[in-house]
Amino acid sequence: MAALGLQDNEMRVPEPESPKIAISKEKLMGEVRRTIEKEALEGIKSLSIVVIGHVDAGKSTLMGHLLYALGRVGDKKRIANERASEKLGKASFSWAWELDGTQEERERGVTMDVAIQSFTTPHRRFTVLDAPGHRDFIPKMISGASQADCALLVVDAAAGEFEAGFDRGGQTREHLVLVRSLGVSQVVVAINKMDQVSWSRQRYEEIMGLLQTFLMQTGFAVQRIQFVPVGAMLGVNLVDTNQPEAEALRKWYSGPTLADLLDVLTPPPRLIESPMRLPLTNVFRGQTSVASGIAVSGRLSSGIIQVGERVSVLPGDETAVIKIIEVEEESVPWAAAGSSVTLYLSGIDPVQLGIGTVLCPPSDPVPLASSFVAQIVVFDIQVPIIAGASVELFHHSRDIPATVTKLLATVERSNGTVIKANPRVLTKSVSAKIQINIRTSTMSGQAARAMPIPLEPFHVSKELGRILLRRNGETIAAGIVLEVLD
Ligand SMILES: Nc1nc2c(ncn2[C@@H]2O[C@H](COP(=O)(O)OP(=O)(O)OP(=O)(O)O)[C@@H](O)[C@H]2O)c(=O)[nH]1
Repeated sequence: MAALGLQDNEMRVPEPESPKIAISKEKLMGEVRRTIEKEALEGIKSLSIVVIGHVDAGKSTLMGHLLYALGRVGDKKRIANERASEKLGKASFSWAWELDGTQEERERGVTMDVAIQSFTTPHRRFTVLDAPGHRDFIPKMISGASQADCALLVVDAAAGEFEAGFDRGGQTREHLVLVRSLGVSQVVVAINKMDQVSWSRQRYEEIMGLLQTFLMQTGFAVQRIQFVPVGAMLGVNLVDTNQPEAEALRKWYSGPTLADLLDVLTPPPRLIESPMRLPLTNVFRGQTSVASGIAVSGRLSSGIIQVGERVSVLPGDETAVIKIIEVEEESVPWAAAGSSVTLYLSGIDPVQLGIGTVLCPPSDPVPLASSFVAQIVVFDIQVPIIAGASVELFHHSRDIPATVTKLLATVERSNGTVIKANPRVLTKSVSAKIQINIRTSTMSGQAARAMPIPLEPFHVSKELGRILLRRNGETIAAGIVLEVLD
């Protein structure tokens, strides 16, 4: 609780309030549909985008400069960032400051948490998740990717630098495999630091060729991959190529800018008719001009919510009442699937809330699982997976210890047909059905009964039905939940 910055008097659970819903669910659904149709007519669509890539590829610089070029960050803020970063001897990171918000990030010049920002292009409204590139922060990146509709991959064009990120063990490769495994199917690749290679067309095409092959092997459809040469630091080809430094690029490139490519990305269907699901990615003490108290945020993966509604908080038996809904820092009466929201809740003890908690309607709860069957694809691993193997299970923004209890069968990846029942081991590249049990250990290291987690089969919820398995800091498999057992 101290971590949440809550005062003593705020730790007491407020009396549950009776929900004060403004309009009936049916009327609200009508209003949501009309709003979405109006937005579609205006041609404006919402998407969330995760920015990925090897450490130091220039992700934060690119986003910082893009936000400025699109008018999202004013000159005053830019100059303040420039001065402050110079003071710390990190002038080259000034653009990244817009996203790398914490003192430690600024001093180290490394992104550690997923920064959330928003910006608009003429036809798209984006929520940006700027994920950390450093290896140690992969779990944060998974959390960012599990909320994303599309990815912006930033690679460093400089000699040797692209290769360092792309070789085995590099994060360019690892991030792409992870985002694809988490359901992201569209990617824009910004080939950055083109100033470092004298805006060479040959280098651009070389990198494009290598990445195109790998992206297709990873499962991205060719029509859902776009490339663009940029110079993030100088702001070249983010929204235009008018900079004097861009002359060499203009000689051979007259294609779309980065903003042009982002402006035509395809938004996913908004599942407003499905039961409401809100997996939480943050819990904090919130403050607005009209209220303060316990606040939570995340992206609504399906359904609609409105102020006054009572929601179930899973895992656990508690419910809470939605006091305030904020979208892009504005208070709104309702929100629908696809929106990133902040909610102020009442009638709930904050200890019941955490990253990975799921809010849903009391009448239609998410099943709680401590054991389930999954179909997985094994990554390029050296040590095979055997029954009894301890793993770290990543589900949405949560990571918990788990055990691969049974290897049920190796299967055909495309249709799940059994190739071999009860295999002894799973080696690299095979697809398999396995049983996974969630594990908690007591102080003495003995396994105890696990706290179940909210999980849904993939055919019910794509977002809550995907998992990743990691072992010793390495991602060993990705998969989907087939069946909740217990
Ligand atoms: N020459 C040149 N340097 C750049 C360019 N873009 C970024 N840089 C530099 O590359 C370094 C890393 O940039 P960041 O934006 O912090 O990289 P990042 O990918 O966000 O790094 P992590 O968040 O730590 O993974 C900084 O020194 C930037 O100034 C560019 O277009 N040209």
